[in-house]
Amino acid sequence: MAEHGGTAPLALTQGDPAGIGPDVTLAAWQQRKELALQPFLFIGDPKVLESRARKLDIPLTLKLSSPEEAEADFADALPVLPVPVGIDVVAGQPHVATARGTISAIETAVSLCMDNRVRAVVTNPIAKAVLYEAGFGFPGHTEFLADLASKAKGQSYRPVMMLAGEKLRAVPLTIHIPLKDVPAAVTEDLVLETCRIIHADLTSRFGLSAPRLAVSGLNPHAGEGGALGKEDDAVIAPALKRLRAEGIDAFGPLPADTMFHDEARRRYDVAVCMYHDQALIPVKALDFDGAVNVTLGLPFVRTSPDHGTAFGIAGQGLAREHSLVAALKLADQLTRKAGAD
Ligand SMILES: NC(=O)C1=CN([C@@H]2O[C@H](COP(=O)(O)OP(=O)(O)OC[C@H]3O[C@@H](n4cnc5c(N)ncnc54)[C@H](O)[C@@H]3O)[C@@H](O)[C@H]2O)C=CC1
Ligand SMILES: NCC(=O)COP(=O)(O)O
Repeated sequence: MAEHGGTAPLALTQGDPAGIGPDVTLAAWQQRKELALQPFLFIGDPKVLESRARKLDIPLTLKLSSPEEAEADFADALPVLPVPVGIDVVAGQPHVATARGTISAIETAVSLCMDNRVRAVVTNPIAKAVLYEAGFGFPGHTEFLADLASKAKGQSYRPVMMLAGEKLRAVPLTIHIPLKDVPAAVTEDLVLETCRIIHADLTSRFGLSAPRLAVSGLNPHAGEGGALGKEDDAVIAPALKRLRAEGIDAFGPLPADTMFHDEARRRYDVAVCMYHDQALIPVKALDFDGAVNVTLGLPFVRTSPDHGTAFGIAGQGLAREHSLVAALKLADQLTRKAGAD
């Protein structure tokens, strides 16, 4: 990853235009001076932003822009690199016709980032079901971004999802798969690869010299010696032994129900969990407004708010922008620390 002096803007993708992405984008931009936000370039449909601003009664000066112009434009306007979605969007009413524009915005942001014209990719939420209906072949951003990076660089990247808040960082080992498929997906290799990527990124990008990885079990009480499930002792424990032999401070498997209380969290820097909800429930319960979704293992920085499209409140002035602001700030912070290519 290239070192940036902080002049290139952050790219912010539009996400699902019927969701709260436009609301939180406008709210963040409106407070850019008070929050000392670094310039961002919105990649999406200017008409969507204009109509949402009217609905929310937000005074908006929008400027069609480019990565090179965005920094100068940001003080007085919201810089937009136009990616039309093709229909008149109604807040709260997702439409499959917008899927192409949603995906194009992500592709554009990644391409600009790989060319070092933007510093990082910050994504607004997408509605997975809308994209699946349009034939999108990835579970979410995380896997799509890795595929785009792999194609651009000609080498394979394995992405790792991490939710990061002030009180907790947590990684789901398996991500968007049915719960019934989780036990078979939890393999020794997956534990090894995931923990190695976490260790490398927390060291190189987050500045932790010796990150402590607390790894959960899969079963209640981490299997209770095998009586409540075999995977904890047969799969997870041997992987952790190998990681420790490599010098990675990974310990467990811990019973998941007792690893998130205040005192337990002081013993580690990141919790590695076996499935989506085991990791995301504690993060969102502790800090829904402040936590950020960050993808590890990519050759560029990607962050996102931790929430989804929240169609039920889009365009109503109820969406809080804090998680997007935290995502923009984290992307800025991570791209000011040097990373390895
Ligand atoms: N990074 C991404 O692209 C993500 C996308 N999603 C997608 O979002 C869609 C909706 O998912 P849900 O599970 O309903 O989660 P959600 O986060 O959209 O909404 C959950 C609840 O939190 C509220 N909420 C969410 N963000 C808020 C904010 N900024 N301010 C105030 N209230 C807020 C909503 O109104 C709702 O009551 C799904 O299609 C899912 O795939 C979900 C999570 C992340
Ligand atoms: N539940 C987290 C989520 O859905 C985010 O997924 P992604 O789109 O960032 O891969």
